[in-house]
Amino acid sequence: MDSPEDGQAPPDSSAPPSSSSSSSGGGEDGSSSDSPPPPPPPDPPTPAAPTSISKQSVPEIYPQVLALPIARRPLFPGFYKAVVVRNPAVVAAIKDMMKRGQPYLGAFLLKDENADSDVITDINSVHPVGVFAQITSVFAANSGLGAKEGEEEGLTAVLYPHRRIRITELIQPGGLASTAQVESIEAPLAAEHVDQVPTPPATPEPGAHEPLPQTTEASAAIMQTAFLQSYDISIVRVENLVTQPYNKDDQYIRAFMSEIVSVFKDIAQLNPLFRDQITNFSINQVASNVFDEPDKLADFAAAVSTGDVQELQDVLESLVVEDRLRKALLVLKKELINAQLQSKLSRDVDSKIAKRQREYYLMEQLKGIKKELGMESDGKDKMIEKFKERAASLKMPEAVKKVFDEELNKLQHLEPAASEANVTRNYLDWLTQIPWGQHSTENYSITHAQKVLDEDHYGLKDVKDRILEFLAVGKLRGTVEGKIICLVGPPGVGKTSIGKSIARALDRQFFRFSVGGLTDVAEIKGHRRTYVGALPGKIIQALKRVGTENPLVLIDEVDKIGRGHNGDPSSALLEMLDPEQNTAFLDHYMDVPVDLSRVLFVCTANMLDTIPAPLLDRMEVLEVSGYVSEEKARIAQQYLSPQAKEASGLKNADVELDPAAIDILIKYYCRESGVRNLKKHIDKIYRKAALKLVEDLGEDVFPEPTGATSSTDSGSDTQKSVEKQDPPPDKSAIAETVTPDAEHERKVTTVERKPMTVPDTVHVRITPENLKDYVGPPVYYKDRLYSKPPPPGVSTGLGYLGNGSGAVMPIEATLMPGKGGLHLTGKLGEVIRESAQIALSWVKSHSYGLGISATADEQILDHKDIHVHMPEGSIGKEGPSAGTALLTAFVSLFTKIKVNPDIAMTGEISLVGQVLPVGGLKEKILAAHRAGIKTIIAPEANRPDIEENVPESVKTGIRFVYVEDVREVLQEVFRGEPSAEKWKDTLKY
Ligand SMILES: Nc1ncnc2c1ncn2[C@@H]1O[C@H](COP(=O)(O)OP(=O)(O)OP(=O)(O)O)[C@@H](O)[C@H]1O
Repeated sequence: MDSPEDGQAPPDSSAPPSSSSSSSGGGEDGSSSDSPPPPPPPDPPTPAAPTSISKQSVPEIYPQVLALPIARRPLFPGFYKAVVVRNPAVVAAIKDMMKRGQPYLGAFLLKDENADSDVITDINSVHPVGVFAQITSVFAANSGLGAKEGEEEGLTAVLYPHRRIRITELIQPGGLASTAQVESIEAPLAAEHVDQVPTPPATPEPGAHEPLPQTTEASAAIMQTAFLQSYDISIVRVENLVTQPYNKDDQYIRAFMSEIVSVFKDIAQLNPLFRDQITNFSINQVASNVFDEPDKLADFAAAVSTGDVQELQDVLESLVVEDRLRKALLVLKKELINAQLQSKLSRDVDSKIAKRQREYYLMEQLKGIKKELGMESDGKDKMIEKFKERAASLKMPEAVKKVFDEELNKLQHLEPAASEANVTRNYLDWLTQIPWGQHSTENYSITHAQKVLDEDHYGLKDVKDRILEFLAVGKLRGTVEGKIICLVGPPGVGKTSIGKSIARALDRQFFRFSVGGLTDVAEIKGHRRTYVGALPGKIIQALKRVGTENPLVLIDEVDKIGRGHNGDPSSALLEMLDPEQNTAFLDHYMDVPVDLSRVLFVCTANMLDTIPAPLLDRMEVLEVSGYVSEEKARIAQQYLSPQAKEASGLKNADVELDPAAIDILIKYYCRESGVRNLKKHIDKIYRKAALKLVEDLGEDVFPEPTGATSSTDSGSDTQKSVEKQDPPPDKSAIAETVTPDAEHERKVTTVERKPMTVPDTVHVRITPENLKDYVGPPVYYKDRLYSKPPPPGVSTGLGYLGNGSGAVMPIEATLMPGKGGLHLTGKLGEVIRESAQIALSWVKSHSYGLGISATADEQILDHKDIHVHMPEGSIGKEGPSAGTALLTAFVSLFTKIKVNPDIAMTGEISLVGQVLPVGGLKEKILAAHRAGIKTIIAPEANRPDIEENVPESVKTGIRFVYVEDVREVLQEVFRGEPSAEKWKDTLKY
């Protein structure tokens, strides 16, 4: 729009009105019966102005005028409006009009909002009701009012509408539709513009027309504008429209007026721009009339609002004041609704911004307060600094470094209170605590290793030798990478502790975790970071804990790893252990590859059967078998007893556990293959001894170590404040105590304790006689289940228990009246029941040969039932290895020949009497050895196993008989029995 933007008064119309006291500033003629005379025309421009109009009165009758179409909104009497005219003919005509002192035209609103023309070619293109306006000033449109370069020379005319008129006839339509624009600008409401409304001169200027009688006046007026016909412009014939007379005091009119004023006020409150306009207007005298004159007020309301064009035109067209007021009120109300909406929107936006700003300021203040109080010195920066420092001390691989930088950058841009910041912080904490590139120097010294292993464990020669071999290879290769050791054996034989010893021998850090019953893959592979409370898996935790990349990680109970619902923990374990894969182990939480190849993995298991095959495949299995009684005694004397003595604070005391008492412990208290139970008993003995000692001597002998805990009281021999520089005594305990001082402040003092020196006068001996006082009555009363030779029907089997240890198992069979049934008790499994069936069937089928029945067809169990029981009924038994023992028990039962309890046997049998190989022989032999068995009958197929794998120490004192058939078993068991001699012939195939 190239018209003046704010309707500023044109430069040549700045003169104030000569008289502003007129009661109807710019009103229409005949507007009201009691209204003052019509408004005066504006002052003529100063003579210096390039275009000017001469001062004159506004003619009442002016029937023929130049018709100027106006775009977008109608003009209202009393309110200035600047228009831009570009049509050259119209421009020339206006200039001529000004020159001739006839600066009047009719302004009519174009019906089409988008139309743009300076001439009317069709009477229907404009609203017939418009205004009769005086051109108060003109100036070149291109001269400083925003006209663009190259545009057609135009003219800006400031119009002051005087009254309402209606077109009665288009007497000269404009030529071709002009391309020129007519831009209309709302007349400014500023006071000065209104001020420019000139007052009519008191007397007509010399040369001015005297009022003429109506017709004469009209024809004279037509004559006056005849010169316009030479221009290619639109000329219309018009008639004046007169507002119908009204009574100012009419209550409707007053009500409308006060309502309009109140709406004005409301809008002014909401819209500051509007308020400024009203204020400017109000200080003007003319304006005060506006609020007095109902017709003027209606026009004012319409002129200042941005209402609908048609509604505004309606206001213009209404000649009944009440009607005009109503329409103006409608327009104004819409303006109010607009303003209210605008204000609400702006308030909403404001409140949002204000809330955010408030939070920001409060946070800043909080930070400031915390800083002042020393509670937090910009924690985020400190933390970021800490992470950077940590990362700098590590040798992160490139890929990890990249992730670290990204996460750190993310943390920098997050609000510390945001939950994501917490996740990122934790992640960075983990990432910078993995010992990237940090490792301890390894010790491959064989002598050192030998020393360490012997220091910690008695015996276990095979295991120790294998470990030394392993170290020798490591020494030559410079690394022990790619090896997984698996220690297999019964409970309490030292698998875990030997793992610890290996770490000590190699000078590696040690970390242990158990996978027994583990079903959650996340324990090994970690949780994904998105979980609440997510953590990395065990191995990452291990690396963090030990702080080196090459620790020894002991994984306990690999044979008891569970099966997960989602994901298989054993395959996750494989991924972790497998040297082929673990160079880039991917933990779900860390999400960066971690090299585990430098970790030495040692696993422990009770048995190999349940270890997942792919895992077992990659392991180097070292069997750690149970101990025989002599070994147990040595371990107790050389290791367990001294350790327990020291642990009970009796290192320097004369307390002795007699070797004979240890033997009793082993024989009657702890018969299992490991030494854990024995260790427990020995620990118990020393603890009891300590209590006895303290009780006997009286507590006064031992000063209370924590009696005076204040740091000021350091006189006591037995305690020293840490402030003292003396090195702490060997293995002294560090105690933390709390002493309330005078001001009731909590004061923490750390004191050291020295082991007590037990007076020489005290001697404690634990002998077989007083052993009961320390460990209670024996668990086993007899050496064997049967102290005297058992009755016929009892044999001795050898079993292998689920925990990896062996046991001597007697089998009892009896006959009772019945119908030939077989009853089995002793918590026996399916396989063992079948073995009993097979054994019985074989005996039945060979009853004649065995001499049990007189004829081959005789029923041996005609009116009898057999009951088989295996004592220690609470322990479940399973497996086929009791076959030979069951068969022996049946033969003994039927032949009534007793079985020597010094003979134990193991072996699966087939229906035709073959003896098949069994497992767990080493542990079974160990159990037999402990039970004092003299002869073991084992399957021939197991011979190589026994001869090669079972240590000599375990086999000493036992005669082994290897058999392939049950007949050989019977020959051995019943050797020397006259009837058995016959079986050589009678039991042939
Ligand atoms: N040969 C030994 N010499 C000295 N002490 C031993 C020996 N064997 C076992 N011990 C001790 O016996 C205790 C139990 O051993 P450990 O816990 O290592 O058994 P384990 O074989 O790992 O048992 P589990 O299969 O139940 O885990 C330990 O205190 C250990 O020091």
